[in-house]
Amino acid sequence: MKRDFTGIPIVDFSLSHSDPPKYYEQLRFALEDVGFVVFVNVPGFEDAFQKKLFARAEYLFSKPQAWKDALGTQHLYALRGYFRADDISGPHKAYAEAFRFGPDLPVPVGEDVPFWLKLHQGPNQWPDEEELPRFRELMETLFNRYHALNIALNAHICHILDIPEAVMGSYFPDATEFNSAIWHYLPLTPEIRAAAQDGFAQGMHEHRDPSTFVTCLIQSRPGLEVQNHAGEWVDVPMIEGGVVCNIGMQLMKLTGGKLVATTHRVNTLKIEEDRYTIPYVLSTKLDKKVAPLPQFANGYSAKDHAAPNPKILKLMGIDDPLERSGYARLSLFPAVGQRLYPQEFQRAHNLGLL
Ligand SMILES: O=C(O)CCC(=O)C(=O)O
Ligand SMILES: [Fe+2]
Repeated sequence: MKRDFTGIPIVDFSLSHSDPPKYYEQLRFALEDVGFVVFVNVPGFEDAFQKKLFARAEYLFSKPQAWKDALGTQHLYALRGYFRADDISGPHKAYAEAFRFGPDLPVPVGEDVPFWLKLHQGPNQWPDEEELPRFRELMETLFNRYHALNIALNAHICHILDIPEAVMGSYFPDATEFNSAIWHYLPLTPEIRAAAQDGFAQGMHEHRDPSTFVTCLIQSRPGLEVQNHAGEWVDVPMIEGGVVCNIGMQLMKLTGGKLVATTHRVNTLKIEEDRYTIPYVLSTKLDKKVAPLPQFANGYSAKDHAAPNPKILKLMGIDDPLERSGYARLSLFPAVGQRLYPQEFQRAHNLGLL
């Protein structure tokens, strides 16, 4: 049985050097039983740097709607650039807008490019340097720092799992690929409060990160909730200068459930003022199938925990890793996915993935 939790562990990243036994004891509980951790003292993620990023994010989203739409996701199948999730009706309406980034790869050409490849590849839509001075430079600095954090954290995870770093390394492409976004969660209004159901107003739907080993995120305010093994929602604390990291379903699968990917959501009922977040994921090889490593394949590691959402289970059951990656992205970004890929979205819906 997984040990349950009523709070998200806060772990001092500098202990990895100064007191490794203490660090690994805390990290083990966070990754095996909770699936989430808030790191403090991560090099490069000082509060002043994060505040600078959030100020730029605020400025970006304060631009006129037409300016933002000119950089909209509708211009590229790769889901890069700006979109809103609050201008639709139905179950995928969410009180948020976002700007998405990914690996800067050329648009794939050809008659029959599959949707998962179109969704993966394309250039980013950077705002004009004069309109948003040094924005790109700042974001690329952040991406480099996130990359360094992921490399360090992957080594720590290998230590916990007692596996060679090369085993984990074999899942990552030679050239670094990543996915990132800046989210702007709109503050609570009386109308949103009136429309809330079961204590929830949708900033982001409940999910487990479907295609990742680890997701890292910086946040300007609280609003993120994690489901514990009793099914209760637990707040992720807002720690200035902190970095939230969580386990994705692919790493859970690789470890036969030893590391747990927990369900989470963004609850607008908790968001009194505009909230900005910047998640980052170091991408694994799109075409590499993930199955439990032999030492975790006996089911012993899985331990009981709150059952995953059936939609996620269906998604993880798709055999072809490439198709799975495409559907994973549609399921994570339903508001824009249904506009860019209506047919595939409908198919995903029929398959019970959405
Ligand atoms: O923005 C947040 O707080 C959560 C983001 C998230 O869960 C994700 O990007 O998968
Ligand atoms: Fe997530």
